[in-house]
Amino acid sequence: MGPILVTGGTGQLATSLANLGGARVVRVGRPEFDLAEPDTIAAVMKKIRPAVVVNAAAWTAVDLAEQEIAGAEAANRDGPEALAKACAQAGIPLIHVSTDYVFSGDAGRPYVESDPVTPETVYGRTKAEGEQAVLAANPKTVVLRTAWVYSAHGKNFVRTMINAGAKNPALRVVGDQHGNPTSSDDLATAIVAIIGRIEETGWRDEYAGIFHAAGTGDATWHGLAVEALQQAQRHGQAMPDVTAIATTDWPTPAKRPQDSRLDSSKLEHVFGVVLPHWRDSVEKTVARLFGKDAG
Ligand SMILES: NC(=O)C1=CN([C@@H]2O[C@H](COP(=O)(O)OP(=O)(O)OC[C@H]3O[C@@H](n4cnc5c(N)ncnc54)[C@H](O)[C@@H]3O)[C@@H](O)[C@H]2O)C=CC1
Repeated sequence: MGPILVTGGTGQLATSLANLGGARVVRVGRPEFDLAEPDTIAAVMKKIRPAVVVNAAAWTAVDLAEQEIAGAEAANRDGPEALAKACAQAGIPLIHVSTDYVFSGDAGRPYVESDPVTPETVYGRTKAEGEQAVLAANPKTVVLRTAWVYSAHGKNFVRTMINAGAKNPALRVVGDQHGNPTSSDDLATAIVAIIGRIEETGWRDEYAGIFHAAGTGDATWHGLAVEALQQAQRHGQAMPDVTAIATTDWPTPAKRPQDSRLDSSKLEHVFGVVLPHWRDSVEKTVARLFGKDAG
């Protein structure tokens, strides 16, 4: 089997894939591989000759994207399209990662893949356009929409809360946005299983398209913070007071969806993959942060 090319450098998902994927994973990042520099895409594809590509690179700075529109479009739409074209030329599958923020969050129920996208931010719009671009460019494309990604490495909400809780006796956290916290290790495990299935059966038409791939169970940011901080308390960190506040009390340049829960059952039907419950994965992640392996 040829290499699994993983884009995204030292990002959360790319790091989890490099840790879990074994010797087959070749991880590339900027400047060697830059989605905003199409020549680098072609050069890396030629050099690595992958059997499959996982695009874990993206412009993920949601608020900054509101100003840096061209950068977000290059990383989230145009670069992925060029990468998908290169995969089509090579005849190989592309697994491309997208986001719950393609939805506005006012459906009042978990979103399914057939729901129309309704992005309300530059990040959400560029990711939604990226999904369509990669699907059109390569018939062997699996788009995985995930959500609220955290890990023991990189920049994420769980680490931010634990660091803030170590310094402050009281925290205020948004309690009226709902979503599915997803461990990047769990998503990486799911991606490895999906690749395994594709290689076992050969490509099937039902693999092409969009799949929701988020952690089981839902939470608010406040609920996720409380769970992470309670786990940190088990490792000796003091528990701060955590007050739930309204979105309106925490204004951000980019509007967040109120309820972007994803229904991930299509992933189970087609690939037999279910991500673990977020509480179990937060427990493991926090244990790892405190230098213990929860297994
Ligand atoms: N972090 C989150 O909460 C969520 C992430 N996602 C999606 O999951 C995927 C993985 O996200 P994370 O690992 O959390 O992100 P991350 O921000 O940890 O990593 C993204 C990586 O992409 C790289 N990158 C940015 N622009 C690039 C460019 N022009 N060319 C090449 N590399 C570039 C960054 O340097 C970084 O290493 C992304 O597609 C993201 O949109 C979806 C929902 C939520």
